[in-house]
Amino acid sequence: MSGGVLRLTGLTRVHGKGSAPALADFSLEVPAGACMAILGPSGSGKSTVLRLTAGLDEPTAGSVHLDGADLAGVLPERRGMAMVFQRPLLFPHLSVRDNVAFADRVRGVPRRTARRRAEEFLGLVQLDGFGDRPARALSGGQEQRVALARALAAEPRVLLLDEPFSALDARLREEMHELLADLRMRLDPTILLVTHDHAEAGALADGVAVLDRGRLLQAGPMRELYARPASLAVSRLLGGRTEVAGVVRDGRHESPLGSLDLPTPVPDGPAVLVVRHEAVQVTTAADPATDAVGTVVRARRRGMRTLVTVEVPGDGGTAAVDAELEPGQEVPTGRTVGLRLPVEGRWAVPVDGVAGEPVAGAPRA
Ligand SMILES: Nc1ncnc2c1ncn2[C@@H]1O[C@H](COP(=O)(O)OP(=O)(O)OP(=O)(O)O)[C@@H](O)[C@H]1O
Repeated sequence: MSGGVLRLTGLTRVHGKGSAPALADFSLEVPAGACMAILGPSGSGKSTVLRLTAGLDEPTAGSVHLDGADLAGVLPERRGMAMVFQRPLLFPHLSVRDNVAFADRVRGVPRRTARRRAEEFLGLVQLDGFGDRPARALSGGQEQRVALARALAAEPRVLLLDEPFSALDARLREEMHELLADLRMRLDPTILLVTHDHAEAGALADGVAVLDRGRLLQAGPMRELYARPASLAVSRLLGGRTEVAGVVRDGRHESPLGSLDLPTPVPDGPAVLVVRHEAVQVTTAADPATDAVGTVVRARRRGMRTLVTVEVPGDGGTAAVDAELEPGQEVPTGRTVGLRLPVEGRWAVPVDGVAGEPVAGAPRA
């Protein structure tokens, strides 16, 4: 099995006359063997992208190409794709083995061969020995592994994953992430992964396409979108927390935090400084390398780490900066601290007065 090149061009889906499009003019190219995440809030059109790609729904406009071939009018089962949904949709009365063998049986593969192949794919998802069990006797995590094995048994060139791990608890989800990474190394399918969890997208995907209200806001490598979001909406959907209003003049952002240089040039004008909380270092007020001095006003635990909010008074107001402390680092509220804001962790999003809307000429991936 090896992945194909998936090209979506101008995909649009309007459900009813006069209603806002579920998806509008969506274009994306996914290289062979790459995993692209589609990230967005509920109702933003993520599942619509998958359904149109799979042929489960017809686009109002636009096209789907796989390895250069236009798939218009091609039935879902003939597209070389397989889909895994949030709920595994197994046949409860069939054995695990026969659930996985189902696609082969439908294709006319003899029962014995189909069952042997099913066992191979059950092995790949680490369910050796589960073949005889009825599907209804599985845990949620096991069911999702069977659904994955069934999808892989169809030897798809493109694997479509629609929030496949979101119903699982945190530990199982992490196990499934490891399994998927392992499967990618062995089988190399092209993957479109729908998720509303930026951490999941970061853990699994090479690239991400961010959707909001049916429109593509930005697409590109994960790291690039974290470092250079084109709008506040993208920054927020990727978990960005710090936003400091100001203005860019001569390549520097000016705000209550002072005049800060930026990693690459941004057009002059009103712009919001965004700083990833992972990049900020909290030091002492006396630290000579500090970029700003402020007071810790809030601290909350997130797993092993603590996230603090530091208020920095400056010209024209106060800026609030979130920072993730080093493991084991403790800073009580009320303390005056220094902040280092590494230049690679800064970015300025030009705004035209409407929060989240990029202006013409704003950098895009
Ligand atoms: N069959 C349909 N008829 C009418 N509207 C629909 C239909 N299917 C989807 N929509 C609308 O299209 C928009 C996009 O839906 P879609 O399921 O693609 O969103 P999503 O991003 O996958 O959401 P979620 O994360 O909640 O699953 C939504 O506003 C939805 O209500």
